[in-house]
Amino acid sequence: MSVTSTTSQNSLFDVIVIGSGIGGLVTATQLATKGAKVLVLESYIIPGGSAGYFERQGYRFDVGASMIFGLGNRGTTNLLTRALQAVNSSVDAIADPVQIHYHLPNNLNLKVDRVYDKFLQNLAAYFPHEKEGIRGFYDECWQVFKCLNRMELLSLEEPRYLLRSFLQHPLACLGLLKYLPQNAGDIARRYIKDPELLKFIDIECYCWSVVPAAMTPMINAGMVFSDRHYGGVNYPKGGVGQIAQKLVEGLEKAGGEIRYQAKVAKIITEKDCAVGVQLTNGEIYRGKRIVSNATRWDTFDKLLPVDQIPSNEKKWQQNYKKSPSFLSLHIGVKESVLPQGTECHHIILEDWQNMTQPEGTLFVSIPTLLDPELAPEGYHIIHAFTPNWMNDWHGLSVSDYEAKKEETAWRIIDRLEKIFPGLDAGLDYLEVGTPRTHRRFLGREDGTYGPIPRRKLRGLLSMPFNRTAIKGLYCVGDSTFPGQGLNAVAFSGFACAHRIAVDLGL
Ligand SMILES: NC(=O)c1ccc[n+]([C@@H]2O[C@H](COP(=O)([O-])OP(=O)(O)OC[C@H]3O[C@@H](n4cnc5c(N)ncnc54)[C@H](O)[C@@H]3O)[C@@H](O)[C@H]2O)c1
Ligand SMILES: CC(C)=CCC/C(C)=C/C=C/C(C)=C/C=C/C(C)=C/C=C/C=C(C)/C=C/C=C(C)/C=C/C=C(\C)CCC=C(C)C
Repeated sequence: MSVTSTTSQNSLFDVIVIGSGIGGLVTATQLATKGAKVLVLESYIIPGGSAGYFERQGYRFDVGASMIFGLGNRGTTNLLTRALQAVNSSVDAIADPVQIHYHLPNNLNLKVDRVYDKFLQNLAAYFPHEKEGIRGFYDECWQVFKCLNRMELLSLEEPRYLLRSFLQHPLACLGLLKYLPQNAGDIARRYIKDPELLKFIDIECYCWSVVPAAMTPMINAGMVFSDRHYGGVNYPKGGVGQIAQKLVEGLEKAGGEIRYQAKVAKIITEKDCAVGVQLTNGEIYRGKRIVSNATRWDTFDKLLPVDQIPSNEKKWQQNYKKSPSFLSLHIGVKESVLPQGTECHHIILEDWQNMTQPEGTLFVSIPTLLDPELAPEGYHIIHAFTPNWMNDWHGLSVSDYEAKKEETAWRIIDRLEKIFPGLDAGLDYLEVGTPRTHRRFLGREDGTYGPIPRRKLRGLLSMPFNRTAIKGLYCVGDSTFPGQGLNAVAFSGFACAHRIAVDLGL
């Protein structure tokens, strides 16, 4: 055993964070800069979780997240920028001029321009009879964003913060209270009647919330549909992994510790209070507060006795289910494959009926268009991914698993050929990830992308905050308010750290 780990095991930490996803790292850095003694335990060999990376043959591939919100330089909603600033750090953010290039049924071929009015014009050109409705809906999304972007974003479980926010920004708070129980689809239907345009609003939501507009919380829609034109979508130079790496550097400078290949097997409780964790190798660490950045399913079904799941967690599981995982193709291609003027992010859907089906919506990200240094000279990265369920990958022999991967990958490459003719001939590298890959490397049950409502719920009202029914145990990340997205889990990190800092009297 190393000297560091013996020392760590004998110390009492203020806070132990299980997992170094962006949610966990924001919590850890915020607390370390407030003077807390923090230990992060990560099961993998590098930090970042879904916002991590891997390198093969001169390519640096992003594991998951690739369309990054929250790296803007103004307002209060740029939470990734703020989390980095808190540890005196930053990343070079490369502005993406187009959030998404949609390739949709009935030749709906549309670019979401960074400039708001240009986007509205592009959309109204397809639906001139709905020009007013389009502006009405997206302008209402801005109302949500303006409320959020005015105030400091901290723990909604801290009454003094709520009171202070209300006294400083009464109208913004009332605005947020109004939108908290609402979903984007209901608001869209007040302005828009054309069924095809409503389908477009569905995919606008689906491509980040993994549910249609009727089930997508309006607060989140307000964030995404406005911030893409305000702070914008920005790509961190050097790859998405830079964000986690810089947070770790900042954590260590602030006196915090991180250990890799440290998989937590169990959260230790004494008298119904979380007091420590035990790793798979038997090592025990004790802390005054324990934070789990694993999903709530992994936390309550695996790290704690399954027969003692608190009733509010059972209720949450009745309201939310695991979204599908993804089938991901990490591709290296010759630059000649990409037509002049290709955008970084694409959504491809041939038939509206298939939007929510496995392998229906195809997501494409080409980060080398913004940062060419992620691939060898003359080559690009194409990351193509599409929803896929773990059930389809269970119980296969090694050879059947490989054969199914290959067959699925070629179906996707055939679809990509329609916008990138010559892709097959220009292939230089191909690696396929399945739901099993996501489960293995991210430690997420069934490789899920995050929680989705089982039925239509009232906006964000049923999403739990950071505290749990177990004293001393907090959750952070995408199964915590306000849900998935790097900027969303960064919010959950700020909120979690704020609540713990108050609880510890820091
Ligand atoms: N997966 C994707 O394809 C994808 C794509 C786009 C965006 N995203 C977003 O990425 C965000 C995820 O952020 P997050 O902070 O919630 O979590 P995360 O899943 O990124 O990070 C969790 C971390 O905890 C570690 N971990 C899990 N169990 C552990 C254990 N028992 N012991 C030690 N370490 C353990 C994992 O290795 C991982 O590094 C979400 O918002 C998601 O929507 C994901
Ligand atoms: C005072 C009183 C009484 C009251 C008051 C009330 C209040 C204050 C309230 C508040 C609230 C709050 C703060 C809230 C917050 C929220 C937030 C922050 C939110 C956020 C969100 C975000 C999001 C959602 C994001 C997302 C994103 C994503 C998910 C993305 C993804 C992406 C993908 C997947 C993609 C891809 C694509 C391609 C490639 C094409």
